[in-house]
Amino acid sequence: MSLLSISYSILISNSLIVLLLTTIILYYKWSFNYWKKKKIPHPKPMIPFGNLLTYSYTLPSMHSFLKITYDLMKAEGHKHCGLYFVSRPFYMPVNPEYVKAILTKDFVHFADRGLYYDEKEEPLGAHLLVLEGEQWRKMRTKFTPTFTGGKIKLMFGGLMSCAQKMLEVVQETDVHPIDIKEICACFTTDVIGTCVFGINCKSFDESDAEFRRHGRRLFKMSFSFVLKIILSSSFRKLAKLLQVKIVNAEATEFFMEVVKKTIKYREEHNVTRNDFIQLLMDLRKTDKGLSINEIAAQSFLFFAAGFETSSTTMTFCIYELAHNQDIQEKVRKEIEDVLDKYDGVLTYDSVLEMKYLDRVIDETLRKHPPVPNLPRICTMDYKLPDGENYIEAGTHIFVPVFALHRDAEYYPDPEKFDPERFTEENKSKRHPYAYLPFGEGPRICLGQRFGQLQVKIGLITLIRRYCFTPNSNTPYPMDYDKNSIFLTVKDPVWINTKRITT
Ligand code: HEM
Repeated sequence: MSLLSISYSILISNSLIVLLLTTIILYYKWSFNYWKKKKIPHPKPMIPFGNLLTYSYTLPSMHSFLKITYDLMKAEGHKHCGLYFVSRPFYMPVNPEYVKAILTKDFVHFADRGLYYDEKEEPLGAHLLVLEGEQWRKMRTKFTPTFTGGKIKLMFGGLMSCAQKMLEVVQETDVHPIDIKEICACFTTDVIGTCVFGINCKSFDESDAEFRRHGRRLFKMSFSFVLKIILSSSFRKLAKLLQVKIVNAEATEFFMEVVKKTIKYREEHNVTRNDFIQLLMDLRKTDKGLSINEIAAQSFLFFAAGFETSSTTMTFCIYELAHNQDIQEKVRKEIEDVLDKYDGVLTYDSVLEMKYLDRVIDETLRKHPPVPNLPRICTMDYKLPDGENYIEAGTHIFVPVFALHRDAEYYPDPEKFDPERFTEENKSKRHPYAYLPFGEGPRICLGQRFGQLQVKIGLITLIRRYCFTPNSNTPYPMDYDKNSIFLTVKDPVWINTKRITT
């Protein structure tokens, strides 16, 4: 090759690089004009990550990124703001009235979460959490009766036997300290196994029990997994074209098999039990349109949505009680006082009487909401409550739950663990949309009552018998897992336990 042709090729490739870079820069400049044109306040974006690196040189966790933005926007007097994730515009309400409009008042514009799913490629992925429009509404109507107080009460026995197993394990090992995160994870896995699938998961007996293993795998968050969720939800058509899968293939096969085998066995042997699968099977008798895939997908969601959230709530609660001995003593005294009236036996009704415990759990969920942001997508152009600005159909939204829960205007001294924030009097003084651990509006958590009951039973069982204190290896404040979409802890949570002998 002659010198001339080499220089010629270098010139062409350099020109192409310059052209490509110019196109990228122009594309970003055009994209970054979006919120400015809409006259919606926003932090200054930067190429190539938009706002993601506005406050630090490393990619932050989603909840801390939204909290910093929320605090800045609120300090500047804004009620809402726009954001850029890479080049994609996102909207975030700051004022609770705007949050209320999105979640409840103007729900018709925001009925969907905008999360990616592909029913054909991944039947287990088409569950209530991601379903949209009419398909979601029909499914929600079908499944709502499954979660009534009466139906949940029937599962009390199953919950109690899991709690008893947990207590035996803590008593047997009697190791000091214990990893409370692992104990709570095994307990909630057993609960979901028993109450959803009617199966004894043996999470405590076998270190590699299948349900526990799949639970670990499903929630083992990595940066690439979170990025996959964000990108596939932002570019849904492309994700469908590329047949992106969210649920781990082995977990899909496992849950499908469990559901199919359970249904087949019960139908063939005429077995009925007090669990969710039974309720879904009963539903199938009246609703012939309900397919096995649909049942499997919802059961899978009950596992996915119920396991990590309830397990981390219990973990955070024990962790806070270990650091707040006066509160721990007070809640233990209430448990004993109430149970004295029931001859020391824990019953469904006795649980409902424990009002201070309710406040302790409410405060745990305030300080450490397991779901720190609520995603929504605008499905029809929407005029904002200020009457001036619009959000366009297709805009992704994040309701910043964690930031609202740590806002000193609603919760003075927000880092302090203080259950008194949840007395009826104090609650009535606060905007109701400043507290959203279970979300709000028609898409509020369907399993709230069941989740609260299992957390309460687990906590009562442990607090009655054990006194908890912090271990020197327990960090305070808590280090959250940066890679998780849930608010959760990455490492074991070591807590010292002392058996109560009375
Ligand atoms: C302490 C425990 C729990 C917490 C903190 C929690 C929190 C949440 C949150 C924040 C949402 C989204 C709500 C929204 O977008 O407005 C949600 C949705 C959901 N949760 Fe829970 N959850 C818990 C336990 C459970 C359990 C045990 C189950 C089932 C057994 C469950 C089933 C669901 C379902 C089915 C949805 C989707 C509802 C829909 O889109 O229609 N959750 N949960």
